[in-house]
Amino acid sequence: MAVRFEKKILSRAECEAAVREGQFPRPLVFTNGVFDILHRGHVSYLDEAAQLGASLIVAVNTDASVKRLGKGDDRPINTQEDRQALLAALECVSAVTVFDEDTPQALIEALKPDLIVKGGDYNMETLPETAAVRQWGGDAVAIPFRFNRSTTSLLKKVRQP
Ligand SMILES: Nc1ncnc2c1ncn2[C@@H]1O[C@H](COP(=O)(O)OP(=O)(O)OP(=O)(O)O)[C@@H](O)[C@H]1O
Ligand SMILES: O=P(O)(O)O[C@@H]1O[C@H]([C@H](O)CO)[C@@H](O)[C@H](O)[C@@H]1O
Repeated sequence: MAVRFEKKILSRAECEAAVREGQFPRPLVFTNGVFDILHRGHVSYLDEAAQLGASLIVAVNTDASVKRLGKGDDRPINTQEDRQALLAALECVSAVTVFDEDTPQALIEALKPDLIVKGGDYNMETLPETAAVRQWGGDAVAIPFRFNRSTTSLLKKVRQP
């Protein structure tokens, strides 16, 4: 018996090929992040993001990429494989993949999503990927927080003596 959501986890090459072959109904929504310890803020914004289109692809930073982000020497807590699995298990997520760069720009240019989404902690106008997606007529949206959660605050709570 297979774990059904595992088939949603695609390598970058598999994901790019699947999009090229039209396997994901459009409008295609794309989001990205570290998603180190999944929380209610993450899953809420992901479900809202999915409702903005017909498919939702989530790209997570590789462990090496996270290390360069400066979120903390001990980060990520969860490996890229585990972070991908938690996201793939979400009903609203169509596919999960990874990117190793500092930003998802190259992956976004390869997938050409119709909409890129972040949570409300971002101002999309400041992101280079916003200009990129608009070049092919797409758009960029930040979804306001419904729940004030963060991986960092959860880790702080767990580590309290
Ligand atoms: N409370 C929240 N509500 C909605 N979206 C969120 C929330 N926190 C983060 N996001 C979004 O989730 C995605 C992943 O962000 P990230 O993994 O940095 O979460 P985080 O909890 O802020 O983690 P960290 O504390 O390590 O920075 C991003 O698109 C971010 O905008
Ligand atoms: O989980 P985070 O910190 O929201 O993820 C980062 O998002 C950045 C954002 O998309 C602006 O480009 C991205 O550059 C970075 O690689 C992380 O995914």
